[in-house]
Amino acid sequence: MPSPRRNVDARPLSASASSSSGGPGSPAHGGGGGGGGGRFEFQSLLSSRAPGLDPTCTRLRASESPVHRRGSFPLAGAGPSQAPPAPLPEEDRMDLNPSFLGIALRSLLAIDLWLSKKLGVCAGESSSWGSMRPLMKLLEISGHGIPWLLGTLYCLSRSDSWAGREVLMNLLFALLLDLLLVALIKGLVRRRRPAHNQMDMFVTLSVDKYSFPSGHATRAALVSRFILNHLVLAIPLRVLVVLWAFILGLSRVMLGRHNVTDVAFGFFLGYTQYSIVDYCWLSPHNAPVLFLLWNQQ
Ligand SMILES: CC(C)=CCC/C(C)=C/CC/C(C)=C/COP(=O)(O)O
Repeated sequence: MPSPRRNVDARPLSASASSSSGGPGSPAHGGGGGGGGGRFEFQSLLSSRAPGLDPTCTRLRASESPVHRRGSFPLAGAGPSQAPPAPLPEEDRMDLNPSFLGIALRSLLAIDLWLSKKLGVCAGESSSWGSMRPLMKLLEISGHGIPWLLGTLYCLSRSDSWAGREVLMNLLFALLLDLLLVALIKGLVRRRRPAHNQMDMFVTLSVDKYSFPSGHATRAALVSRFILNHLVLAIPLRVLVVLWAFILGLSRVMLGRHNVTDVAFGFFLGYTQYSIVDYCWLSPHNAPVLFLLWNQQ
């Protein structure tokens, strides 16, 4: 038999609880006197914690978790003198019952951190491949925004053909778009750089304290796709361009600057950015002002 106190608690909260002869909320329906009492208490506590919550949904969600199913047994068997255990807050219940996507993401993150730490062999001078660090830093400069911007501006100023100017103008647009998008995403995501990274990078922006996505990786993918599409190059040079992009991305993880996912997403973003640039291709037809302005200089 449920204790009188429990009946008093349950009655105003569940209409079915008022039925004393086998209704859905009655002790008999709950699978025995103690069980029914436990169920009443469970319902009443849930309802009182979240008044706007549909008790049916809450009960279903709670019962999906084996932890909660197990948790309800002591309550069902508890004697009248035992106080029922306090229910977990809603957020904790969610944690105990994570979705498949949640588990997959956490696993991916764990693999990412583990792999990035393993690959960070040039993170410091005393690291296992520490002697390669100067070479990695040279690669870092080859993918930095400043040389690419200054180089493009210089070539633009020296270009004497309309076709060359058009390509360079679009490369400039691509580089600026890349800086903007990377800064925006870094500022939104705010993922810290790996703990083993030494912050000794050549000229950075304030958002570059964050690591997702890798700006070098986006630039590498964007620029290499741009070059492959707009420069006529012999096959060995084309292979070299792709290799440069790949090694630059890898060097970010080896230097300890980034986790693998920062670089992988960076490649994806850079590749996509090229598609945007190609779609919005600037030409004397659709942006005459830009080209005339440049010509006057
Ligand atoms: C026009 C303008 C705002 C130029 C800024 C160029 C600049 C300082 C770019 C920063 C490049 C950089 C250090 C990116 C960080 O790359 P991660 O691969 O470490 O994300």
